[in-house]
This record gives sequence, C-alpha cells and structure tokens, in this order.
Amino acid sequence: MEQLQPSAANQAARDAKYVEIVNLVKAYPNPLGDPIKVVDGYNLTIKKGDLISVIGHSGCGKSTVLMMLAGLNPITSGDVLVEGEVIEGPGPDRSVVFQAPCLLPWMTSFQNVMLGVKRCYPHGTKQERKEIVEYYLNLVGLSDSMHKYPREMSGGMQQRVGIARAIALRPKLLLLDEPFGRLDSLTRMDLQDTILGILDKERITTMLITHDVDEAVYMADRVCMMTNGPRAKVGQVLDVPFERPRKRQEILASDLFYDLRGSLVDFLAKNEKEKPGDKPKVVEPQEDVFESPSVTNETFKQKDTELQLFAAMPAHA
Ligand SMILES: Nc1ncnc2c1ncn2[C@@H]1O[C@H](COP(=O)(O)OP(=O)(O)OP(=O)(O)O)[C@@H](O)[C@H]1O
Repeated sequence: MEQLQPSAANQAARDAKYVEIVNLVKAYPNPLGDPIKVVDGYNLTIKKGDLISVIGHSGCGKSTVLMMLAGLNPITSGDVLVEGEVIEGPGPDRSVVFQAPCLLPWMTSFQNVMLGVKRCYPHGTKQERKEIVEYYLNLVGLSDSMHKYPREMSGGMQQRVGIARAIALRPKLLLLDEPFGRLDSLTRMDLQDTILGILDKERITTMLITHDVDEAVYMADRVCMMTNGPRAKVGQVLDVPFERPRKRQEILASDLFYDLRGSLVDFLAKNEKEKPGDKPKVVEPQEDVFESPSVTNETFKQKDTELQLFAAMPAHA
C-alpha cells in the first residue's frame, strides 16, 4: 500500500473532518415562552467534497440544522466548524439554495448571480466578475437565458439561477434545502443530474435536505437519518458506495440501490410511530436549556431568507 507523506496524511485527516457539527442544540420558545429543544445533541462530520443527504420525518428539525449551519439561525449550544474554524453568523464560505428560488424580480438571471459575485469578489475586475457569472450560468445550462427576468423563466430555470448564484460564490459548504421540492419529476431529475455534474467538476462539500428516499440515495455519499423531534439528533448514517460520476440507469438497475433504499424506508417506518402530530404530545419546557434571547424575534419559518445571506455576507478576504 502506498505510504502517505506526513503532510499528505495531515491533509487527509483535515479533509476527513472538513465540516464538524458538535453537540448542536436548538431550542425554540413554546407559546408560553419556555424553551423547547427541537434539536438536541446533533453530531456529524462531513468529509471534504462529500455530499451528505439528510432525511427525516416532517418537522424533525432538518431545516433548523441547515439554517444553523448557514449562520441564519442562532445556535443555542454546540459548534459548527468548517475547515477547523467555528462559524459565527453567515459567511461567504457557505451558500444556501432553498425550495423557492428567491430571485429579485427586477433583475435578470445574470444580474441575480452577479449580486452575490460582487459581494464575494469586490477586488476582481468587472471582466473577471462577468466571466465568473457567465461560467456558472453556463454550467447550469442557462447560457441562452442570461438576460431573462424571473417572470420569463419556468420554475426549474429560476431554480437553476439560484443554484448558479450559490455555486458562483465557490463556497466551502453548499447547503441545499429541498431545492427540488416544488418541481415536477422530470425537471427534478434533470436538476439533480445538473447538480451532480457540477459537483463532479467542482467537488463542493454539500448538505442536501430531502424528503425523497430515492433522491437521498442517488445524490449522496452518505445519508444522515434524523430521529423525530423534539430533541432530534442523528439516528443513523448510511454509506452510499456508488462511484462518481453516477449514471442513473445503472444505479436504478443495481440491487444495492434497493437495499440502501430499503434501509432508509425501514428507519423512517420505525420512527413513524413517534411522528409528531400522530398523537397529541405534551411537550414540557426543558429547564436546562441555554438562554437564547434572540430566539423570540425569529420568524416561524425561515425558508425564504436566502437574501439575508447576501445582505449579511462579508466579502472574501
Ligand atoms: N422559529 C421557530 N420558532 C418555534 N418553533 C419553530 C421555529 N422554527 C421551527 N420550529 C419548530 O421546530 C421543529 C423543526 O422544524 P424544521 O422546519 O426544522 O423541521 P423540518 O424537519 O425541516 O420540517 P419539514 O420537513 O416539514 O420542512 C418543528 O416542530 C417546527 O414547528
């Protein structure tokens, strides 16, 4: 076996824990203002360049975890480290794609992507920034629609702009919160393959939240299955050993795909009994929760806050 040089070994060790999520806790106030731990002790390590999909029953806390990673939802306790650095708020090293594309309607796709590029590359020349925008719009298959406004594009095309905008920032961590959730199944498959094609080229470390077991397996290197909330955490992590680039037909024809899919379905079925909403559950306030005063000012759902990220984003050093 080939012997790794010490520096290469160190690099490999660093890459193995490129993103570390350590004992992450999120508490929201219940209607009486008492803190309820929705996520409690979430631990996960993501290798550089890996795509990890996160699956779990509705309301278990998937988006809550993703928003904490994005820095858009304050962490009650615990840490998120990207390349060894603890994250504090949003930053240009992380970008997010939500279910809704959240494009500015008065801007073309080019201008929408340029919005983030300008903030992240303030020292680049106008020509360099233009080339970055064009490159990424081309990568998502929109070279012919660079000067179209959102109203002139389909939902799938708008989502492509959102993906180009996120990837053009060259983030260390790409966060995808059900990015295909509003699309028809053909557009969905098309876009899944577009993202996989881009990640094969760029190897961006990615977390994908999805409700779709097939998508979770097809897209990911590992699938993280979350337990039900409150106090949700990582229940099980499943390795998906298919090589990249992946060919959908080959994967769908393999027995392994159905075995992996079966493991996910079993996990979700076991958790089904405890699904919130199945039976009324009295959730007692939890005394040991770390105080988080900003929590009461948060909006209930934060899925449409992509633009906050750009507004709050400091430039690349
Ligand atoms: N700002 C908030 N204040 C209070 N409770 C919240 C807030 N945001 C989310 N919650 C609650 O936290 C829990 C987890 O919500 P979250 O949206 O993270 O779940 P999810 O797994 O992403 O759900 P879905 O799959 O349906 O999108 C839910 O019970 C939700 O009602």
